[in-house]
Amino acid sequence: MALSLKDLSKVDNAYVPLGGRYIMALDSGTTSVRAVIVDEYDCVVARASRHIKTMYPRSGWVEQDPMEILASQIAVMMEVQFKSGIHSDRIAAIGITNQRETTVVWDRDSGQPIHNAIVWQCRRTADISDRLVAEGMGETIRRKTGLMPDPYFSGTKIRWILDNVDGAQAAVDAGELMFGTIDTWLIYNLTGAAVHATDYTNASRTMLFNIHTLEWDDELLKMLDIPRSMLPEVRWSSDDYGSVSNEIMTYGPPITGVAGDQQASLFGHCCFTPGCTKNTYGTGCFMLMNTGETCVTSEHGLVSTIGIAQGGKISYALEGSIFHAGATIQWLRDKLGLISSAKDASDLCRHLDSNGGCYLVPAFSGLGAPWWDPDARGLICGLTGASDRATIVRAACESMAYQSFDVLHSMERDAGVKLEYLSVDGGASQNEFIMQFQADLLGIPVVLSENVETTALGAAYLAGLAVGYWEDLEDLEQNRVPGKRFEPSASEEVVARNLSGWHDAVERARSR
Ligand SMILES: Nc1ncnc2c1ncn2[C@@H]1O[C@H](COP(=O)(O)OP(=O)(O)O)[C@@H](O)[C@H]1O
Ligand SMILES: O=P(O)(O)OC[C@H](O)CO
Repeated sequence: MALSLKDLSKVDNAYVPLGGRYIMALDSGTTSVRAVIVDEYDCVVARASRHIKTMYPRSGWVEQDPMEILASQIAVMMEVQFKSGIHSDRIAAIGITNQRETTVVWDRDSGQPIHNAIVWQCRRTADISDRLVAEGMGETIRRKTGLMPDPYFSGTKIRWILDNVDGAQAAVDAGELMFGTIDTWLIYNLTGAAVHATDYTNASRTMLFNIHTLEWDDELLKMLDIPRSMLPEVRWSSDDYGSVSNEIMTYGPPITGVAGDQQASLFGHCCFTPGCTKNTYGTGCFMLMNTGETCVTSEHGLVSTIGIAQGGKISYALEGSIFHAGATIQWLRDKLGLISSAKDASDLCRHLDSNGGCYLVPAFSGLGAPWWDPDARGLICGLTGASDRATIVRAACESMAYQSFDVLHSMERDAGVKLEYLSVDGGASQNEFIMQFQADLLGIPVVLSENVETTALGAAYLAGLAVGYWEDLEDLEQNRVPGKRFEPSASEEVVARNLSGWHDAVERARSR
């Protein structure tokens, strides 16, 4: 039998590109937007990225400019083609993945946003979600959406824009406004305003979508007085989302994959079966466990969400959302000037053999899972005369692992399973100190993704499956290679002391 190109492509030092066709994935994250080109063996052939500016106009408020997100996304799409020499005629399909919940409202005629994007971390709508709780809507929201009333989700953000932008309510009543999360905003503009759509995973984060009937829910829309006319159509994650306009890419490849970034990462990790769990350490930190066809209701502060919407089948997921993970490292850099780059954080942590009793709770805009406390605020405690900048940097890095511990602890109790290992990815997973500390806290191995672009890869998979670039899930699993593994090695006594110090600090952050 003749050897196939597939066999030859696996020979060391002899990369054999196959078929000459590729998938492009766009990953529009909170910290940066990226474009990557991958081949059918998951090899990232080229990548380009741009930092996105975040604005904090008031305490707890977080905004980004939708035009900057769009322009930067298009810029990296062009750059990655230029870098790789792979142009639009060789792109079989495009997948889009995005920071979720972040809300854009724009004018149907001009296409111009009527306000900055309100970012998922923003707490400005806490009073609207408090009102929903006071009106007794909490249980309905939970039952229909899997979420709890919280400013995190898009619904209250839309309401705020309609209430606070001059003329917005009248314009929406006249059918002149459109809403979208970042995926929808990108799709709309990349297709030359031809397609106003989102996918089930992104819709499930709006607090307006019924995750059981898979439809926008009239009762929830009425609760926030949001008209259907402004909402996008909801499609599967592997589906037809139109083609990129020729103005942006000459041969206009089809957009056939769309998913929220945490669900794309779940898919990129090949977490296709119930119990399979991943944790992504990006701007925030998000742990998702696939619960299959069962939508598990959390008793311990997690949300239920649509995890995978592909192949005509929905898999639900339990999710623990942590609002500040890598963002804390950016704060050390930008606001305190303690480090000049995130990489410094890795170097500094190694210089200390313990945290010296110092803890940092990054409740900059309250705490997410499992506490859901919008009033908590950040603190650093346990400082002594011996504390220095390394102490604070280490406390910031450790905080990602402690928060993940709390989420995993809740998840195991909700799902009634004990994890054997945790698959991880995201920018901050490059910090080996954090990964080792995480394995020590959890008492199970932490396994890095071999491919640092797991989220983008998930979007690429979804797009590729839709056009037959990959045949099926088995095809995807075959390419999967686990990366570095961190084994737990700390003593039980040290772990118990650290956790007790952390939980004491969390209590203080919550008892303002
Ligand atoms: N070595 C590191 N140690 C700690 N945090 C890091 C490190 N490298 C990157 N980060 C953090 O990771 C985040 C970027 O990760 P990324 O997955 O690109 O985020 P996003 O998808 O949210 O844009 C930033 O907040 C950054 O501070
Ligand atoms: O920007 P990330 O990667 O931290 O992800 C943001 C989440 O999607 C918010 O829910």
